[in-house]
Amino acid sequence: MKKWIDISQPLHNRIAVWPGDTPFHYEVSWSKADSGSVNVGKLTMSTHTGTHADAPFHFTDDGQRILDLDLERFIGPARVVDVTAFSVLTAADLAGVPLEGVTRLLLKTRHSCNPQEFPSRILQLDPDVAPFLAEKGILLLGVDIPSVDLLDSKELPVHHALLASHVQIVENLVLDAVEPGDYEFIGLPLPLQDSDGSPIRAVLRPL
Ligand SMILES: N[C@@H](CC(=O)c1ccccc1NC=O)C(=O)O
Ligand SMILES: [Zn+2]
Ligand SMILES: [Zn+2]
Repeated sequence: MKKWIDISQPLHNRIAVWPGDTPFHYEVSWSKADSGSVNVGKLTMSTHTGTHADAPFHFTDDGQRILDLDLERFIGPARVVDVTAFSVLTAADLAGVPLEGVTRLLLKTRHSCNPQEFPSRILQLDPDVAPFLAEKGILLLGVDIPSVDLLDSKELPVHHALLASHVQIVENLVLDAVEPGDYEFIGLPLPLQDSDGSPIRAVLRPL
């Protein structure tokens, strides 16, 4: 059996966050020395820091929350496709990519990512990708960038198009060391009842 590959950004105090968002902070708030018994940590973070899933509530007030999401989407086969050659990606571009039978698509949009640096430019996805993916039977789209929309977008057309097409969004994957191909994927959100997003521990195992 092949080994699982971690495709998650390590969460630590120097991880990059969305400009202006809550910095990630972990500290031991109660030390073994103080308590005489245990170290206990305290965590402060945004729900969109590191490798994470978006809930529809992130961009629609009446949208589903993290705990409402179907776990089946977050476990199962996935295809990794290299789109590093594109700065704009449309449905027409994806028409040349074999996607028959694919239910989860992970797009490798850059050769390397430094999770401690917020990117200045990212791939521009065309909203027409969403209905195209849904038509192929894709349930989840994962990207190795902080957003499926452009960084300065306020309307978030790609987020909305993916929601309309029932495609789950996963962002900030680490695909640097991952070859294009077919894998088993697991990336479960935490059971955050009311949340608009959740960190996930995303892993792949070659099929
Ligand atoms: N759409 C991005 C996040 C995002 O837009 C964002 C995240 C944290 C703080 C502010 C954000 N957007 C503000 O306009 C995402 O889904 O991760
Ligand atoms: Zn997000
Ligand atoms: Zn998002």
